[in-house]
Amino acid sequence: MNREEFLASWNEKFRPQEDGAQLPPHHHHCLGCGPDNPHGHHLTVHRRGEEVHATHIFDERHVGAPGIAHGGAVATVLDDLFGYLLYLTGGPAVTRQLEVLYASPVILGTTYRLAARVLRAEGRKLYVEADMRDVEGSLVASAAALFLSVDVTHFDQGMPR
Ligand SMILES: CCCCCCCC(=O)SCCNC(=O)CCNC(=O)[C@H](O)C(C)(C)COP(=O)(O)OP(=O)(O)OC[C@H]1O[C@@H](n2cnc3c(N)ncnc32)[C@H](O)[C@@H]1OP(=O)(O)O
Repeated sequence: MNREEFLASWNEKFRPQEDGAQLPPHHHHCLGCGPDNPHGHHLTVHRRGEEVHATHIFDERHVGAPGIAHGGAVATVLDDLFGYLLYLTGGPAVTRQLEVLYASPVILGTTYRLAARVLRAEGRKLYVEADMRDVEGSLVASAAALFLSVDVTHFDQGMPR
């Protein structure tokens, strides 16, 4: 994706999103949510009140120990989910710090439910938390992160020159 395409999608991404709405992917090749990334998680995320929710099944592409999701893959999904809170807060930000607690193994081929919320905002700083639970409601992982808001020129650093 070039700079013009990325910026063109910006206003659409950060427009107000109704409760219950399916939120747009960060971009089409995003590792967490891009529908066109063959290695990606293809996360589908909805606004639920002041939270964002997703359901996810890890597969063989995400394997760590046999039959169990790689911890980095779990962190990817949690980090990407945090990126959806930005549609509720209204502007771009990036992960400055991410902490993940792995409470129990994440089993491939199993449905998990994820939810994320903003704890507080202080100037450019956005403190967020998320949890991932099995269908019975038991916690399998949780995360806390600090996002820092950036302006759109931040993303110029990755654009082709
Ligand atoms: C479009 C959205 C897509 C979302 C996709 C999903 C999420 C992602 O994967 S994002 C990708 C991964 N993250 C990145 O690539 C970010 C890389 N890091 C950076 O670019 C920079 O460090 C960046 C922009 C975050 C911050 O840089 P910079 O603005 O220079 O920060 P800096 O001035 O050091 O700190 C800003 C403030 O935060 C504070 N701060 C920094 N780190 C911490 C911390 N760990 N705890 C508390 N405060 C902190 C600083 O003290 C400072 O506070 P103040 O303004 O009061 O002095």
